This record gives sequence, C-alpha cells and structure tokens, in this order.
Amino acid sequence: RKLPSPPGPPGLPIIGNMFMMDQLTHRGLDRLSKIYGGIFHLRLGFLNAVTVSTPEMARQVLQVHDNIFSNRPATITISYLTYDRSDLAFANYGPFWRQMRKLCVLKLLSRRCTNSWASVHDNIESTVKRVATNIGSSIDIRELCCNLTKSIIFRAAFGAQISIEDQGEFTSIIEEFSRLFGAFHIGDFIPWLKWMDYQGINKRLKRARLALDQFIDRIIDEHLANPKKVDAPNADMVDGMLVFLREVDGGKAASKTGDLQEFAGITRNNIKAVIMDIMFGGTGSIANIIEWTMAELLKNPEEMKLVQQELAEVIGLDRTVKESDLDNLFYLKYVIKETLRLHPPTPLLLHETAENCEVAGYFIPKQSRVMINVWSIGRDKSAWADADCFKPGRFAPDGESANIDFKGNFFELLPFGSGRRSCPGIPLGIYAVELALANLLHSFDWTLPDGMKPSELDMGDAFGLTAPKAVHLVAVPLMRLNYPFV
Ligand code: HEM
Repeated sequence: RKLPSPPGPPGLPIIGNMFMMDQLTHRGLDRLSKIYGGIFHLRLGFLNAVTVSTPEMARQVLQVHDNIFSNRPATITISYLTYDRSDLAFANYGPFWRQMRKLCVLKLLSRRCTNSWASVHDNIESTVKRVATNIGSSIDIRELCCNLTKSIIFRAAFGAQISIEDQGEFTSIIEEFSRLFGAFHIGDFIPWLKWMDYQGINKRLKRARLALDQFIDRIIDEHLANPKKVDAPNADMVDGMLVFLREVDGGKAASKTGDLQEFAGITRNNIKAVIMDIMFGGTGSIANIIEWTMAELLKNPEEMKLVQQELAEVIGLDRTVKESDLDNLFYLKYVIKETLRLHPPTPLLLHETAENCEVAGYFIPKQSRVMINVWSIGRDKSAWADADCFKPGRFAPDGESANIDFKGNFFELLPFGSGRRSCPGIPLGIYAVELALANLLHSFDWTLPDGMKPSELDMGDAFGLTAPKAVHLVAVPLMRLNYPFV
C-alpha cells in the first residue's frame, strides 16, 4: 500500500518550501498547524521536515515509534562544532550515545556531584546579596539571571578556581558558537551547493573551534596536573571526565568499578563537546524560566501574593530559603509548571527519523527532520482549559490538571521532552530554578519600574535556540525579610 505524505503547503521545484524559512519558528509552525493539522510536511530543498503539534502526535513519535524518532538532525555547522557529533545532544541514537548519556546522567549531572549543587546554592546566595544592595533601583532581571546561571555552570563544569578573565573568554566563545548555530548554510538543504560559502561561515567555524580547543586544552591540562577523585566534594565535571580518561590511559579500565570499560575511548574532543552541551543545555534554559516566571507573577499580582504567602508561612520572615524548604513550596512548583507550559525554553524539539515509517496513516521517509512544537502543544485548546491564561492553580490537588507532571509522562506538557532523548539535566535545572525563584520572591517584594502597570508588561517572545522574552524584564526590589543580608 502506498501511503500519502502528511499534508502541507505546496512547494516550488528544487527549493520546495524554502521560501517559507521565516515560518520555521514555534509561532510560524503553530499558524501552519491550524491550516494543515497536527502533523504536516514541508520540503526544504532536499530535506523533508515534519512538524508535530498535538499531544497525540507527540505520543506517536516520542513513545509509539520512539526507536525510529530518536536520532538528531545535525547541520554542517553543528557537525563541525561538536567534533563530528562527539557529544551527547547531537550524537545519533545508538551505542555511542548510550555511553555518553550514561556518563552524563551518572557521573556529571547526578545529585552525587556535590560541587554542582553547591555551585547552585552559593551563586544564588551571592546573587540575592547583590540584589539586597540595590533596593529601590531598577534591575535588569535577564542580566541578573544570565549572570547567575553562567556562574553556576562555569563552576559546576570547571571548578571554583575559574578566573573572571577565563569566564569572559569562554563567554565570547559560547556567544560565537550561538551565532554560528543560527547561521543559514545552503548546503544543509541542497547538498550539491555545499561548496558555496558566501557568508564566510566556514572560516568562522574554524576560528571558533580553534578558540575552544585552546581554551579547554589549557583547562584540561590544569586539571590533569592536579588530579581529583570523582567523588571529591570539589570535583567538577572536567575532573569527572578525566577520571575516565586516566583510567583508560592507565590501562586500568573496568578493573575496579566495573562500568569504566564502557567509557573506554573517551577523548579530549568528547570532553570539549560535552562541556559545550552542558553550557548550552544549562545556562539559557534556567535563566529563561526564572525571567518568565518573574514576568508572569508581576503581570498577575494575585498569583504573586499566593506564592509569597506560602513562602512566609513555610519559612517565616527571618531567614532565606534552604534546599530542605523546597519540598514544602507547593504553590511555587505549580507556578513554575505553568510557566513551563506557556513558555517552554526549548519550544521546538528537534529529532530525525532513522528509518522510513508510518505515523497516523502517513509515510515519513528516513532522515526526515522532525520538529515537535512543544509551545503549540502546551497551548492546545483541546488539552488545556483557558489554554492561554496563566492559571497555576490548575495543578493544585483540586485543579483540573492535578496529576500532570513535566517529566515526559504527559504528552500535553513536554518542556524537557520525553523518552530516550529527554533532558538529563532536569534535577540540577529544576533545583536551580526553584531555589533561585524561592529566594528572589521570599527576600524581596517586586514592582515594575516608573509606575508601569502589570497590563502594560510586554510578554512577547523571541525565537532562537531558546525562546526568551523579547524585551528584558526590568523590576524594582523592596526589602521583605528581617534578615541582615549585608
Ligand atoms: C531547567 C531547564 C532545562 C530545560 C527546560 C531543558 C530542556 C531540554 C529539552 C527540551 C531537551 C531536548 C529533549 C528532546 O529532544 O526530546 C533537552 C536535552 C538536553 N539537555 Fe536540557 N533542559 C534544561 C536544563 C538542562 C541542564 C541544567 C543541563 C545540563 C547541565 C541540560 C542538558 C541537556 C542535554 C545534554 C540534552 C541532550 C540529551 C540527549 O540528546 O540525549 N539541560 N533539555
């Protein structure tokens, strides 16, 4: 039986729908899904692209056919900058990916990596102290959150000894990587035009990777000169990976811990590529969620009141929030969940098919790019009552969505994806988001600057690798606690 392709807009010879490239954002694809349905097809040059925009279609690709839909698409730029996909995020599904995933989940991102959790705690403490010295002044919340998350991830990855100069140098390397990830390369769509490089991207790629090589090689050498055990309290992520390298180099793989053999073959390039995954995975998304949550609460003062009331009841007004308090902050968790529904930091999950397959009666060819529009799904009117409204109470025990979590078990809420390729950084990421928000909202009352009314707050978003607020949130803190910050 010959199956049809999913529906989609008509294209032109050779370029297909490439004239619609500006529509490839969560909002543009959402508009197209209203015309063509929950699964539709675009042809971008020689590339088949399939978009999924409903919870049921997401279940089809992430659960029913997950073995076929678990590869990642990689552009020319991504392949080059990840040392030919030597990382976790862009490796195709298979034995290498499984090894890297195990390494990240067990050895770099688990609760046993105490340095990362201490980095979250210590950096939030110093951020709150900094805010306390600016009472009554306008604060750019985006800048505050980005500086916070960068410091958290830098220390988690490279250790407390990383200097301000190194942080600056690495920030510029990451920024150039970000710009290159977003750059358009015709060879990604029409392979026989791969040689064309009219924007000079190839030269920039070489320069960017050289800068990363020089930077991380130096950091690796410094770590090699001062080896630490992987379970030392100050062991960072580079230490964690070097332990495996040392074991492999020394020919001792598998002799003690049994599972080390599986990591044999890790190279410096793997370390560099995984560090970049952690930098990109961690920093933007955490900062995004904190900024969006603050914006939603300033826009909805009655919700702000409920969160702050809970904080006062659970903690009192004489101290800041500790990790052990988080389990008792239920309303704060509903607020974060609702923010993740309306503003998922990664609005489009990018997957690729490993084989030809059939979904919902349609034919999806091998190596199709699959975009799962998590932003659309979170606002799907058949899945959510008052889908566009900020209503955290829907997740309370008596609310209509009480049983829904964001860990990938419910296909109407997928901020971290679901299944094999779902986010391995959830515990660390959610800890950072909860502790930062709890402390910012408990320590201070917040108002909008210059008499701005909540209804005047701009809630538009921008599209890139993540979907931050288009306009930075600016707010004014007022002291709320009887606590000597300074
Ligand atoms: C708290 C905010 C975070 C959000 C909303 C988030 C979201 C996501 C999403 C949507 C994916 C892709 C899932 C898919 O394709 O199905 C992902 C993958 C990934 N995330 Fe996160 N993430 C967060 C925090 C982190 C942190 C803190 C780290 C590490 C420090 C991290 C590292 C990764 C990595 C390495 C992958 C690729 C996994 C793979 O391909 O197997 N993320 N994340």
